Amino acid sequence: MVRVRLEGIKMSWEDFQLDIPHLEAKAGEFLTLLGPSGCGKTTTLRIIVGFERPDKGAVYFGEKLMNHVPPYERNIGIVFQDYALFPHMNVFDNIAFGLKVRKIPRNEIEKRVIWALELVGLKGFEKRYPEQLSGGQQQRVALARALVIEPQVLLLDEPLSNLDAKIRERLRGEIKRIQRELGITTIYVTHDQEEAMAISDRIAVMNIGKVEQIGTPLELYYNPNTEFVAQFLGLSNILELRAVEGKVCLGELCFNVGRDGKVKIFFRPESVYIEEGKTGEIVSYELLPGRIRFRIDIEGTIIIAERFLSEIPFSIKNLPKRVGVRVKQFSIIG
Ligand SMILES: Nc1ncnc2c1ncn2[C@@H]1O[C@H](COP(=O)(O)OP(=O)(O)OP(=O)(O)O)[C@@H](O)[C@H]1O
Repeated sequence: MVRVRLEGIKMSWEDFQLDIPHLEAKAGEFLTLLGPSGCGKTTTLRIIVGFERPDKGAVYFGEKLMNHVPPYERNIGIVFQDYALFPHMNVFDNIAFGLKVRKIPRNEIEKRVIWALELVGLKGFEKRYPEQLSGGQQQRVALARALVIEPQVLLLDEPLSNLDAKIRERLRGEIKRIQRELGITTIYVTHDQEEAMAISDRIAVMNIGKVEQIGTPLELYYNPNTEFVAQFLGLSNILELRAVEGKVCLGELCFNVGRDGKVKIFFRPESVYIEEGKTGEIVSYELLPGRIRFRIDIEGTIIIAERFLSEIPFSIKNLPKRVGVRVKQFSIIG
């Protein structure tokens, strides 16, 4: 297990600057780089691999400076979005490739390939060719190939993007299980917030070449530092209000903020509770599987509330025009 650390990284092209003063994946940690297309996730991975040389800054594995270590000597397992298997080689040879290059003895190769195949649930598939495998199976082979060299770091760049939703969910669970089992330091790139929340120990949210916030999925979800992080991780309510004597109110809906002046109150739709009362007017609602999402107008501001159907004190067929609104968990942005 090794800690991966980036210090003072700067890299720029004509229309893009990557600027990461400090970022680290702790030893054995599953760290995800999450952000929209073009924010610099892949570039960051490429710097860690050594495919890209930053204009400034350093990459460390543990205490070892890696800047001048070539990619093939960094002992990294990589899985890409497009599997990148060798089409003319069967599954065994695809997985064995990295070991052959390293001149590992034949019987040792066989042992390790079988171990890797079992790890990814593909024992018995040794003789198949990539074209005889589903996308999900091909990605399992790619994962086995990355792990068979016993890398000190595992990097995955959008590995599930080409797969359909059901397989994506299953495979992400397996990636997590394998990562835990091996305790390997893992850096995962995705633009899918649900995937990031499900799989990561910590998430670094990136935006336009910078890390906006890093934290556990729950820290980021309920205590975002910026509006961007709030919105990127899911539906958000953000109210800009003026606090007087430590309190801000939107109509009857009040928050104790312990300071005065302008504040940005943030809360998730599921932190909003609906009860009998007159706080706001239901403008519209939407049925989701097992849940209901309301848009409620309070003094001209729309609040989104989401509850399980069993939690609201009235029947859907007989919704009142006005309801009481309470917010159980909120934070202040900025
Ligand atoms: N070799 C290069 N030359 C010039 N610009 C580049 C190069 N590589 C990347 N970029 C630019 O750097 C920016 C970040 O790209 P990067 O691939 O790291 O983003 P990303 O967050 O991984 O996006 P995506 O999710 O779309 O892959 C983009 O604006 C891209 O056009």
